Amino acid sequence: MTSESSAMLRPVKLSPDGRVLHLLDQRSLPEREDWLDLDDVEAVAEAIEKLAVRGAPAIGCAAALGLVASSWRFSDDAGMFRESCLMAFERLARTRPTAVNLFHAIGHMRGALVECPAGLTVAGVRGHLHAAALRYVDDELRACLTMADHGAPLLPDVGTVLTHCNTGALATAGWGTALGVIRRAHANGKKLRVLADETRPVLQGARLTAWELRHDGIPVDIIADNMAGALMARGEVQAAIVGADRIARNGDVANKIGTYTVAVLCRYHQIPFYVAAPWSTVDPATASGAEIPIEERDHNEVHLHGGRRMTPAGVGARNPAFDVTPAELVTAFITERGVFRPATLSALMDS
Ligand SMILES: CSC[C@H]1O[C@H](OP(=O)(O)O)[C@H](O)[C@@H]1O
Repeated sequence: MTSESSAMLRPVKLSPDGRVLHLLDQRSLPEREDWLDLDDVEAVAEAIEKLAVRGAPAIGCAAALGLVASSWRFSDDAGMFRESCLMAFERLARTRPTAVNLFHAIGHMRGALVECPAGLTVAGVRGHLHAAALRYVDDELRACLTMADHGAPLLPDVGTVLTHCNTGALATAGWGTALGVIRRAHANGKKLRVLADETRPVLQGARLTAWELRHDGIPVDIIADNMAGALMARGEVQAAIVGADRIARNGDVANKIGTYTVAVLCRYHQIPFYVAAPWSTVDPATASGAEIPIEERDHNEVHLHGGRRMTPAGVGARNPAFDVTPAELVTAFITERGVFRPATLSALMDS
């Protein structure tokens, strides 16, 4: 880790000339900090599919910046250049189905392409796309910093906060969503410990959240995903805060598998359950959680642990990467536009 804390880490970056996308390869963490330098849409798509970059806002940023880096390989003929951009959008849209941020980012870039002033050279169009991608990433970072200000007062002055998966700088343009709220609360002097669900099968909590919090000097204990209920029953959890990959019109939330379990346990134990997400995760076009596509990932993510098969040959596995938490189980949504009860958030989507 460079001298700066992980809070200000930017896991998805574009070279100043726009020709190379730099991705911190999250598959190597916490043992190694390996960076990928990508300049081809297929390589960017595969990095998203293989979770080299992951986290709803981060994959949106990777798609936007990756389009710019890839575009230097496209034709200098204006018509063919635009066609290549559209094909790149289609390829990136096929990477992962659940996080709406990916499609929000692609829509932003498609809009920039359409709004390009007529008569621009390919270099001019590419420059327009470059500026649009940088604006997108900066807006996402600003959203994380602003939602942290809104959310921090909700956390206890002293206590333990449970979180699930990784929602930090690694999952975003920087700072984080749910973990960003925890960061701001800690910086404001709250005496918090974090309980981080390891989050099987990819271990985003054990590998990534722990890595970020250790670098920030925020106390963290890793727990297996099946321990949360017992610790809540002992009164050892004062709040839970998670991220989101898509928030439907009625306030249902798609997030990492296991989030629904945490939400039900919180309701049973009367523990506040917060969802922190930028507005780019809100999806009015999806009516409810039942319509959110849930990614089913490679079953070997369940069979293998550290590259070693843990299960007998010949047995099957299921691997839904996300689940849906009904809006009624959410205490409040924390966004850059403010803190909202589920019903209020839905009404805002109608406005
Ligand atoms: C800041 S939201 C991150 C969100 O994305 C994660 O999923 P994945 O690691 O598979 O991309 C998880 O759902 C997090 O809550």
